[in-house]
Amino acid sequence: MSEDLKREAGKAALSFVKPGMRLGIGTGSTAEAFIRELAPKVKAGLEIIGVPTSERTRALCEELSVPLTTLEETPQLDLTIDGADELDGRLNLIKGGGGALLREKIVAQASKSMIVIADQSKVVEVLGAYPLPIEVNRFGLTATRNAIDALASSLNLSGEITLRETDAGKLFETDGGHLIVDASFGRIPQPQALAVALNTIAGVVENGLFCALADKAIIAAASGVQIMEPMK
Ligand SMILES: O=C[C@H](O)[C@H](O)[C@H](O)COP(=O)(O)O
Repeated sequence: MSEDLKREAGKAALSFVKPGMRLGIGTGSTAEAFIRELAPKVKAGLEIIGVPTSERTRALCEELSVPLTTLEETPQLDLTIDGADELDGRLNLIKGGGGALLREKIVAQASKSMIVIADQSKVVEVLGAYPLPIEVNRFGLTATRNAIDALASSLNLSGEITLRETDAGKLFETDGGHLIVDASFGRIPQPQALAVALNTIAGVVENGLFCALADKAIIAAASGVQIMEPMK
């Protein structure tokens, strides 16, 4: 997505931010564009308090003087604004391309409402072209990968399951100190069923499928910005 489209989506999200709101603040380049739009409004007097969904987001908010709290201090939020790697017409999402899925899901579940910001290229008919991030415990990694594999087969899903590494070739570690495996299933026709089943595997900390969490999506395209609501 071009920087311009990210900025457009971020700017459009601002109209949903009301004075006094407790905001969940997402992670990733689109969420960062939103934070950069939010910061000047805060400087100009908009009173909000944010809970960041990652250390990366925390650092940017601190740099731009966006006031923050923790989910411990503020366990109920009004609105979360976050990006996504893919979304379908029901606003099921794949998230976690940046590794923040666990905190993102905790924050989204603690919010009365969630708005996704993305560009048109992320809207798909069926999720799964984007590899599904699954956060796993280090302990028993091979057993967990085998269990994910077996589960996938039982649901007629197949594809490579790779352990995420950094560009420097080190294991990617999440803010929670866990690892991520990326599952390239290609198509995930029943995201809710897969999300529930994955979380029955003890070594799975959380998966990147966000089902029935987003209320709206702000989709930026060259032709303009559109608001999507979940298809019934
Ligand atoms: O872990 C990262 C998040 O789920 C991001 O919101 C997602 O990867 C989208 O990121 P971006 O806006 O950079 O495409």
